[in-house]
Amino acid sequence: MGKGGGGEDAVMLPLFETKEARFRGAYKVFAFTVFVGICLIWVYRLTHIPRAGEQGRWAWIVVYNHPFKERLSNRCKDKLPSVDIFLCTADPKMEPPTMVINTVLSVMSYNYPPEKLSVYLSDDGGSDLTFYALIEASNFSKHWIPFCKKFNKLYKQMENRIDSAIEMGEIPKEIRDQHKGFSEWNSKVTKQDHQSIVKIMIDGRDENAVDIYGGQLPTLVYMAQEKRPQWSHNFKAGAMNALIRVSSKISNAPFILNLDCDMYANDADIIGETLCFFMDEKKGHEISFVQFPQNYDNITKNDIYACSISVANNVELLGIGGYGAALYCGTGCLHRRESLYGKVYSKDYGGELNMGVIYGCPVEDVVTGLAIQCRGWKSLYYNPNRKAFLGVAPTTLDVVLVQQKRWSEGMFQIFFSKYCPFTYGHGKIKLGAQMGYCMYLLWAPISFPTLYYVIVPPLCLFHGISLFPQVESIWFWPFAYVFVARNACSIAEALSCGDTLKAWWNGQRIWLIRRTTSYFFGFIDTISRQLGLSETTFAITTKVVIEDVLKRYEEEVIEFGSSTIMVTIIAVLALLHIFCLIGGIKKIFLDLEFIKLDQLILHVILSLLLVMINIPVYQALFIRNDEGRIPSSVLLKSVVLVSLACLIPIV
Ligand SMILES: O=c1ccn([C@@H]2O[C@H](COP(=O)(O)OP(=O)(O)O[C@H]3O[C@H](CO)[C@@H](O)[C@H](O)[C@H]3O)[C@@H](O)[C@H]2O)c(=O)[nH]1
Ligand SMILES: [Mn+2]
Repeated sequence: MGKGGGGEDAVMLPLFETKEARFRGAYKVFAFTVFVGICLIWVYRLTHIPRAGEQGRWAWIVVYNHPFKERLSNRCKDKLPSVDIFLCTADPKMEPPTMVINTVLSVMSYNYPPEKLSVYLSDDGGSDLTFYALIEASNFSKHWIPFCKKFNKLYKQMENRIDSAIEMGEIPKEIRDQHKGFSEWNSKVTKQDHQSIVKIMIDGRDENAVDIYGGQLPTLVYMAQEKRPQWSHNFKAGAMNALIRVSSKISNAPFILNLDCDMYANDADIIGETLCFFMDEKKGHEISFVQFPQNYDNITKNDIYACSISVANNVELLGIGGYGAALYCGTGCLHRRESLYGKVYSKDYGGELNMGVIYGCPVEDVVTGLAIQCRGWKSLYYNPNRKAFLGVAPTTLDVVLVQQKRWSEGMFQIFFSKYCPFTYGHGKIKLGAQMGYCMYLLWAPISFPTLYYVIVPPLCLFHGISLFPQVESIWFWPFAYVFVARNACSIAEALSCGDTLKAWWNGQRIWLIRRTTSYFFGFIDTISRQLGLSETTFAITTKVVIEDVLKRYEEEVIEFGSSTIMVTIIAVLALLHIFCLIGGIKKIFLDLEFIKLDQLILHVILSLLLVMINIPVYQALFIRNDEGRIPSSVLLKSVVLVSLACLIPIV
């Protein structure tokens, strides 16, 4: 296919192309041999000692999408569709209003006809402070949009005004008097209990909505969905649906860009570029949404908390996208409004049943995307070279683990619900896409094989009991092959996606921690919800960092810092590994006098790797004395627990 050029002959050329990635054959060989290896391990397990397994993979059809934006702008200069942008914020303390309005301002200055752009901010915090920040932003945009960043000083002054109001916790009277919108916040309004509030700050339909040079400004709207203590506001899903309803009355654009409040726009041209996918004459009509990867601008070089998820962004999500079923990830997603409306476009769309974002699941995004695909729509994953949006990644272990728990729990819940991809998606999306979904939906139960592997073999080493075949045995090879091939592939993928080797290693540690803590609790909470013992919640990820903590984050030192049950599990497991390794080696060399070395060698290697990966945990337990270390009370508890575990005899 040709280059993205203009000219009249370009009329018939497609607006985007889809290319298959290389190495598909190699992935097939890899997947097949590893599959055989895993089968052999299972055969060994069934014929020798039962239990445990590992997940395999299959050959992806990784595809890359390339839009030709020049063709689009040549073809429909004046006929570009309008676009609504939805931003969600939920708490002025955890999501500072200055950060929120930075995102607002960044999308208001998109390189797209302003009269076709409307920006809606949903505030689940129902806070007049956020409202105030938005007033400031709307005034500021009149100066800022024409000259973008030239007005640094003006920007700093505005930032100071907002920050000092946030610090005082209230808005100065002179500002309050300037805007009648504040009257909504009477003495009865609280975060959990208030009427719905909609304020049009800049009305693009009004001729006077211009910047200081007379240029048209985009529409800007503040919205807080109604909240009452007796019913759930349905978290972000509720906010999104309220935005869909409100915007349908104001701008009703056929396309909706959805962003979290911390995801600022990093490429001013992205809207036009993405519309190529929807407006392609041949294939555009079937596309419901285009999802961008979640990128962050605060990732350190070796990514201690493995938040950059580069392999997921550059391999896995592209692979699922290859089946026409890219996942909706909640932010950085351009939707076709029509596809969000559900089966039938209902006039009575006050009733939330057949429209919009699905309620009752902490990962409302993934389940909504799946439901849209099962209604016959296709979705694309688009990972442009220039990052389209940049957000804030968590900077403490605590926050990472709580976020991961929400995700693993929400996704496992989908697996159990009527939306399970294998049944709900059967015959509607491809088998590869169903399996691709389950790779994420089954995070929670993967905690059990992982817990087994990190507890039982080390304890057996301690007692001199072998669970793995001897080195001379032919059964040794499938174990060795799967282990080496899986890790080699994982390293190759990480390096090819731009990670450092150390980032890969850090990633393995975080995976281990996530699987043994977040996923484990995610599993337990899903089951207890299934039994009706608990309700769905949405723990918001905090986006503020204390200076001290930030410093450690930048130095790539893990922030443990509290005595939560998750940190206790991390400490117990790390101690168990070192106890068992030392105890096991002592047993092999002294008590058994090398007789069992070849039987226990795999145990020794496994425990050694576990100890190596846990080095930062030992440092946090024994060496560090900053605020981020593991508290000594946790150390004490862990020592007692590990000693007990080692004392229990294993037959
Ligand atoms: O009651 C709520 C809770 C959250 N939010 C907003 O939802 C967004 C995501 O919340 P955050 O705490 O940042 O969670 P993350 O784990 O970072 O979010 C990811 O995962 C969520 C699903 O678990 C998706 O909704 C998000 O889009 C996706 O970025 C933020 O803009 C919040 O302001 C609301 O509007 N109302
Ligand atoms: Mn977030």
